[in-house]
Formats: sequence, structure tokens, C-alpha cells
Amino acid sequence: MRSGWPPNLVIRGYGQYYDVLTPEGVLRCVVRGSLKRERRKTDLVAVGDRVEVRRVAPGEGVIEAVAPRTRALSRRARGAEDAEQVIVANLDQLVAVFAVAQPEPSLPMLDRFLVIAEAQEIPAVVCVNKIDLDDGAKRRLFDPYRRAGYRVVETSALTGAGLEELWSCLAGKLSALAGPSGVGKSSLVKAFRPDLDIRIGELSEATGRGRHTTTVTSLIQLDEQTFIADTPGIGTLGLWGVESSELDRCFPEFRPYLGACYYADCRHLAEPGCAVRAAVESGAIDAGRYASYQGLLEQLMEEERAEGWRRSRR
Ligand SMILES: Nc1nc2c(ncn2[C@@H]2O[C@H](COP(=O)(O)OP(=O)(O)OP(=O)(O)O)[C@@H](O)[C@H]2O)c(=O)[nH]1
Ligand SMILES: [Zn+2]
Repeated sequence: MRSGWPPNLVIRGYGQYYDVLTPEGVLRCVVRGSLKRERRKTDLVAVGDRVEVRRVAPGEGVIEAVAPRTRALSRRARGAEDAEQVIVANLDQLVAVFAVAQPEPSLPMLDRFLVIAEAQEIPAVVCVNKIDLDDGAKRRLFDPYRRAGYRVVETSALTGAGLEELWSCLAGKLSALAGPSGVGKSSLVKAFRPDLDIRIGELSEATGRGRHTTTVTSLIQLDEQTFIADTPGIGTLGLWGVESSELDRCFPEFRPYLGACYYADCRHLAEPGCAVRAAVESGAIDAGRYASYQGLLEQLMEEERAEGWRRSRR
């Protein structure tokens, strides 16, 4: 935690109420009326915010002020600045969790998570779980990510392998776990907090919302300063307003080549003199990562064409 920050942390939001973890316990809070006028409505208070609170009754309080955020994971709609919705404020890192098997790893999905993290300048870590099921070959699938500079942590929630390393990655931070269903996210969290009855990705009954609601996030406390953001639906969302022109920068291993293409606005598809494609051909850039880039670029260009078309009709 940053020095000088208020110790109180927003751990859950439900409509106009927020649960705030304070040194004296959790307070159910509303937001001071005038604060609502000072800040933009969409990101007034979010899970992960550090706040000043005033206790008004046993277990109840008012959020008086919100500390400036370091960064946030947000959902952004293309072409609509105001539509940004903060999902987790002050997020230290995104941990993309995949399994070596059961389910088979989807590397295109991993690439999409990493692009979202890069675009929002959130550090990302890859966790390869169920390493106990590996025949020796599956873990190699993640080598391109190591070469691209990502930390890859191999774990087994079943045998306990790698949990110390994962802990060293999480300790003292606020991390979001993202990954497909069944890879073992809940099992990993439970390995650190066996006393908790949690299922990552599923909402508590108290929120009364459906499982696929993507707006409700809560924080799970692993120790005094270590939190996991439970961000339901993160895996099903699109690219959150990443621009096609910035996609290449979201692949860290492309960056050394980006100034070297013949055309300054090269999209690294079929243009002559493309340094990125040359690096793919020489093996310096992984072909699978490049294929993901092509797939995502097509998708983004398609969305941008559709947006341009909608605008032209307005
Ligand atoms: N072999 C093996 N099985 C595991 C491991 N971790 C979790 N599992 C099993 O995988 C299944 C899914 O685990 P969960 O922890 O519920 O997965 P999840 O990612 O939280 O899934 P959702 O809640 O659907 O998002 C369970 O049957 C676990 O017992 C592991 O490291 N090795
Ligand atoms: Zn190029």
C-alpha cells in the first residue's frame, strides 16, 4: 500500500452502497452527496478505492473522499469517453490463469487478456495451473510468454507445487485473477485462505445479481495487505476500446521492431518491408502470438469500420 493513503478500502459495491474495510471492521457506506457532484458518475467510487469514511452508526458510514487512483482496470466503450466504467481501482496486476489441461489452454484468450492489460498499463503475470497434469510438453506452450517478458508461474493447487512462488507474486498487492472456467482460480485462492468459502467468478447471494453480471466485483482478503479481485465476466469481454493502431504496442515482443518497418503506419500484415513479419519469419517473434495479433487486429478494424458507419448515419 502507498504511504499516505487512507487505510480504508472499498471491497464491494452494491448499487448505492459500498462495503469499506476499515481498521475497525467493515462498514456499509453511502457516498457523501456533494462528492457525487464533484466526480464523474461512472467512476465515483469503485472497488479497490482507498477512501476517507465517517462512521454514522454502528456498522454504517459515509464515504467522504476518494484517494487518487494509481491505475484502474476499466471497461471502455469505443468512441464514448464517458462510458468508461472502472471495474477495479488501484489494481497492481492482472494474473491470467490457465490450466495445462482440463480445460486445454486457449492461447488466443490469454493473448486477449494480455492485450487488455498492456493497453491499460496494468502489469500482467501468467499462472499455469494443474501442472500436475502436464506430460512435460504442455508447459512449453507458455515459453513464448516468457520470451515476451512475462513472468510465468507454474502451479498446482492440488499438490501445492509452485504456490510459494505464486504467493511471492501476490503478497502485498491487489491482483485480479482472470481465466476461463475450471482452470482452478477458486482452488488457488482457497489454497491461501482455506477458511474461506468462496467460488471465484460466482457472486455472493447478497448482491442478488446473476452470475454473468460483469459489474459486480468484490475483493477477497488473503492477508492484511494482500487482496484478490473477483471480477466476474472478465473472461467474456471484448477488447474494451483498444484502438487498432495501438494493438502492436500491446505485444511487448513486437516493440523492438516497431520503428523499423518501411511504412510508418505499417499494420504488419502484407506491407512490404515489415520488420515485425521479418522477425516472425526468422523465429524471433512467436508465430502463434503473431497469429493472435492478426486475429485481434481484424476484429478491431471490423469494429472500427462498424463504428464509422454508425457515426456516418447519425
Ligand atoms: N489436477 C488438478 N486439478 C485442479 C487443480 N486446481 C483445481 N483443480 C480442479 O479443477 C476443477 C475446477 O477448479 P475451480 O477452482 O473451481 O476452477 P475455477 O477457475 O475457479 O472455475 P470457475 O469458478 O468456474 O471460474 C476442480 O475440480 C478442482 O478440484 C490442480 O492444480 N490440479
Ligand atoms: Zn510492420
